[in-house]
Amino acid sequence: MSLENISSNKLFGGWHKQYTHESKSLGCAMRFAIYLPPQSLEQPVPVLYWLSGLTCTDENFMQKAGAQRIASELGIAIIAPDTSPRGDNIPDDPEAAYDFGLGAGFYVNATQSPWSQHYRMYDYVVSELPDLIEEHFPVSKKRSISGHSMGGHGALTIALRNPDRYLSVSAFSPISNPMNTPWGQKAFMGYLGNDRELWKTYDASELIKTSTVYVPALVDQGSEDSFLPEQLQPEALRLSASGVGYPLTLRMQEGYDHSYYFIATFIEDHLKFHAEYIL
Ligand SMILES: N[C@@H](CCC(=O)N[C@@H](CSC=O)C(=O)NCC(=O)O)C(=O)O
Repeated sequence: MSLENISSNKLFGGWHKQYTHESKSLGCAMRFAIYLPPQSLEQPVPVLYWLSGLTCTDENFMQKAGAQRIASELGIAIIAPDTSPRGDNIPDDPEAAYDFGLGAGFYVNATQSPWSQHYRMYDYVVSELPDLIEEHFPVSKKRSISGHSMGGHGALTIALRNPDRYLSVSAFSPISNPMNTPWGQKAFMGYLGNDRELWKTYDASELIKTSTVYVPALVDQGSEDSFLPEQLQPEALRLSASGVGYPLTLRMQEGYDHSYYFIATFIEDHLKFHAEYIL
């Protein structure tokens, strides 16, 4: 698989780079960003995959979260993919709404027409992207995964479904119980149809109930997040986790909202949490 480098910037002794490539899973050209810490010049380093939220590209996290300083200290690479397939031939929400279609792939494999041809972000993140990263960059197979909001939902569900592939998982303000909240219901109905058993396979609060192999999990939620009451439902996740004794640390952070200011405040905690498992 070939990659085209489209940007390169040195920071904290390492490198932020953007690449494009043709994705087999998604049937379109995709862009991702990578931060390679200075340690990667000497030896393969572990990787944190970051999944962003609605409306984001590979750039939001890399430009706003301030993760590179601590990733450089710890020696962890970070990969930030886009949040959906992109391009003129990719279908979008008929009303161009921000919560479905372009920028809103929800990290599922769509089963419904016309979405199923390209909207296969689950396969892209779980298999195609790690294969590409591990073929082309000085990284080890030690992987963790994190994300925000829609990407927090993606990180949790992907780790819960693939406990053999990830050593730890964390999330900021995740959509914790998407099948019972409006963003999730719209996305699941559109991408997956009305099969609620299939919905459960992409819902962290459902998946956690039946998990048997545990990936350590950290979740941060801001108490002043405007999406908290209607869209996020962290209590459903907490209840499901406590029901099976799942190792979940869920922290309510007083006064914080849904933005990247919140993520920037606690990203160091998350990187150090992952470092305990991948270093
Ligand atoms: N109405 C807003 C909604 C978009 C938004 O808030 N997106 C969040 C993620 S929300 C859940 O997945 C985000 O990360 N935005 C990008 C950023 O850099 O802050 C809108 O249309 O903006």
